[in-house]
Amino acid sequence: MPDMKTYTPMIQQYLKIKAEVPDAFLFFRLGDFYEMFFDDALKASRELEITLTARDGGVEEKIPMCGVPYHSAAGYIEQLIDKGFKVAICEQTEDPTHAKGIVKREIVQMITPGTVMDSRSLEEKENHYLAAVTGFDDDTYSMAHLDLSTGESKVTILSSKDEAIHELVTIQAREVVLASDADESFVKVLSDRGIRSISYMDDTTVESTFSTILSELKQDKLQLSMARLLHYVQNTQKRSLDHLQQASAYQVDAFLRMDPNSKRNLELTETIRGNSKKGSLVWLLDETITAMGARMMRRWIDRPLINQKQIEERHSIVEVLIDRYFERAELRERLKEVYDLERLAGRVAFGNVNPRDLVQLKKSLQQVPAIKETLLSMNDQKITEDAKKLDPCSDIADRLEAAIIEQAPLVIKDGNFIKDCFNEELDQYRDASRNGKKWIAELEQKEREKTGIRSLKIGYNRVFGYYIEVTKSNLHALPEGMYDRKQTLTNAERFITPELKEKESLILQAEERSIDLEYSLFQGLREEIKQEIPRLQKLAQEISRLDVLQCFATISEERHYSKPAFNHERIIHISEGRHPVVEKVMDSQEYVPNDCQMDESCEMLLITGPNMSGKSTYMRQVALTSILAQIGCFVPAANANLPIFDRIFTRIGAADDLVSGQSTFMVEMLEARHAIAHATQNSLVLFDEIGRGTSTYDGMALAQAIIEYVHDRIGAKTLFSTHYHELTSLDQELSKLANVHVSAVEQNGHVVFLHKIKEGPADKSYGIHVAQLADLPKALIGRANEILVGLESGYQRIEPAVELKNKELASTINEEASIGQLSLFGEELQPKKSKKADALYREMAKINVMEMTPMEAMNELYRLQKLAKSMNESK
Ligand SMILES: Nc1ncnc2c1ncn2[C@@H]1O[C@H](COP(=O)(O)OP(=O)(O)OP(=O)(O)O)[C@@H](O)[C@H]1O
Repeated sequence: MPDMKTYTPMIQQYLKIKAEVPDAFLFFRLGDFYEMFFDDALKASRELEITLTARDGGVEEKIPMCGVPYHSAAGYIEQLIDKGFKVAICEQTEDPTHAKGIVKREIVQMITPGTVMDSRSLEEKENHYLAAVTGFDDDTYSMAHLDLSTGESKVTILSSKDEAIHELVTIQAREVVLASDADESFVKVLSDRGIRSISYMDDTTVESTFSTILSELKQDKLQLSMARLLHYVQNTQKRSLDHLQQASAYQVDAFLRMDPNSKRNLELTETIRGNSKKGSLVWLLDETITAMGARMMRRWIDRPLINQKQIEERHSIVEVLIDRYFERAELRERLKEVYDLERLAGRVAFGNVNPRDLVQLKKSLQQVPAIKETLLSMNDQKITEDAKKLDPCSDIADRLEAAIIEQAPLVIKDGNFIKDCFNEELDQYRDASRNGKKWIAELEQKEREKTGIRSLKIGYNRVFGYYIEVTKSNLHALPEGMYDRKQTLTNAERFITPELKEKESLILQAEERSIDLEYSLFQGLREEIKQEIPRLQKLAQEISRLDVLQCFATISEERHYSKPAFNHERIIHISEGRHPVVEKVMDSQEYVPNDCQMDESCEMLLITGPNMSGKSTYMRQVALTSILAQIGCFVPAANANLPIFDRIFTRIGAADDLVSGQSTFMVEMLEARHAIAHATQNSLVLFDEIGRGTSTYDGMALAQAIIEYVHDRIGAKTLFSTHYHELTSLDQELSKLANVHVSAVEQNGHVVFLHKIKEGPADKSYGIHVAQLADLPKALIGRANEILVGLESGYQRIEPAVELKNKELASTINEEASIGQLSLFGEELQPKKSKKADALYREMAKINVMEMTPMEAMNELYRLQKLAKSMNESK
């Protein structure tokens, strides 16, 4: 880097400011543009696809530069933030006309993925959380998070690094603030989990300005992370933290807990394939009307309740709302008129509220009395209690009604949004301006009469102000010297008179003053409302809750859900249960409902059945039913009596797990370990085909060991699906394990899936039937049947401890003397009994056709053929 002094003063200023924000794009204001230089310019031109130029900067080589117009900067900033970058806005902070030398510039705001407030970058139905984490010597962590756009702030203590990461993923933190000496592996894991925007802040002093926000936090550990977060917000936003709610502490185990993988497996917020919202539980439940309701519902799904009273309270309101169809319809209509109160309040405090926002705020508040009335008309004790608590904030609504016109503009600076009669002084200015304009209109008339020129008119432009215009053809009628000539146009002459100029200055002064006054009246109003933000936030919470509950009622009614009951005997009794999303996607008529019966004598269901028969769907439906029940919704079943689960674990193999690589198997084992380490008697565990990621005997041995461990030592309610038919005999030894299977029948040579859960193990020969239906060669099917018979009659070779890989196998074979003709299904193979043949035979015997999909069988055949060919070639 050349010596600083060789740069021009402006570039020196740029470099000095840029040094403050090495990890952000510096938008450096120059006239009507934000410019970027050096590396920022190179990177931004790529990311934003804008032209890269260069300018002289005092050094030999030109400096790379690119820029975006000030007026369209928001769109570019949004693009960068969406990509996880940060942007520092650097403005001129002194009037250039008063500047000596280079104009002063400062960073006025940092925009980061976690602090973005521009409504275009905020997804309506999602919270945007910024989080801060602090690690302690005892390996505990505290985590604070807040949503700047709504003011919600929370903090918790987590007992391990894993938990901290789970929590950050759960809240989908957009940005995480850490101490600068934070563990690098922590950052790496976050990045692997998709949280790439990391910032650093070491200051954790509890400042007096934080006292209200921190007042509820009694533990130092909690305060520390929240203070770190607040310092970061203060540093980047450089403005008030007034709208942040009092931070509340929460405990993760006060809710039903699910780790991020389990949630993903259950497709709560997005599908596994395609990561789309469509097909997820949130998509099914998306009947909230307000954006804040939608956000609250997502939070509820993330944290189902475990407190029976609270759950039942929600159910009883849902029940009343279902019954009261017309009132609910009325409620839904009213809610349509309620805007995003939470974010409107956020904007008031943040200072970026506009007149139209205030009209929306007013309209929203004006709905509250009618909402209240509708609720009261339901004549339900609990709903009446809740309704009475609703504060319509009428004083704020009235004040806004009196102040702001209905068709208010988006911008403040042009005025004309405060109503007449709101402020006397403003009325006077407006009178002056209106009278002045009237006077001018009258003057025009008078002058026309005086001169007899009918086309004479009085016009206005910004440069000359008011003028009298006479067309050239009429000039002869104008007495010489009557007006002062000001401007000559092609067809007309423009004149002024002292009287006109006098009026003009009165009008302009009045207009200017009224715009200034409107601005300050607006500021005043904003300040007034700012004082009321806690009331608005409370109202927003109550309305959001109501919205979610009406959404539950609407879905439950439409989809014929029933109210679940709870028991403390750890009994699962679901009759005619359905998978809520699969049912919605397919025609409901086609969905086959299934029961699930588990009590103290049955802790574990071992589920068998052919591929595609519906094992995973069944397991997921049990978990989703419990989640729906515990968030307060009714459930997709004719009847359900459930325990309240403390945790749900799911290990459900995704489709791509079929490629059984080491790492996938490792993930499977890690997830199993996680479940085993944390599940309690009150948990629900779903294990879908555990063990299929490794060789058959390994897999089966592990599956059995896991079943025994969970059965004997944990006692969690467990659904375990498997293709290892051998495991079905475990019911002889494990008293609390029961076999069920998903039934299928063969009709005219086709397997027909009935999707019906039945007692007992599945008929084991479906695998070969399915392979047959997939038109695998007859010889192969015949051979598979032979092997099957062999296996069934107890003929099993002891497998080598380490699976022989193709390559090793081929090389063993190649080293050997020749094996005449190798035919996979022919006669020669068995009698020759050479080592090579033996190895190949072992490979084939290992194939468990029963547990293969047709595709896997094809792949296996392909592999064996390749092997055989390679042996031929090497002869
Ligand atoms: N109860 C049901 N009623 C109607 N269709 C169902 C039912 N259960 C599952 N299905 C249908 O069957 C398909 C396969 O279900 P699922 O993936 O649960 O099978 P699986 O037995 O777990 O298969 P695999 O063993 O290959 O993983 C589902 O996508 C769904 O379309």
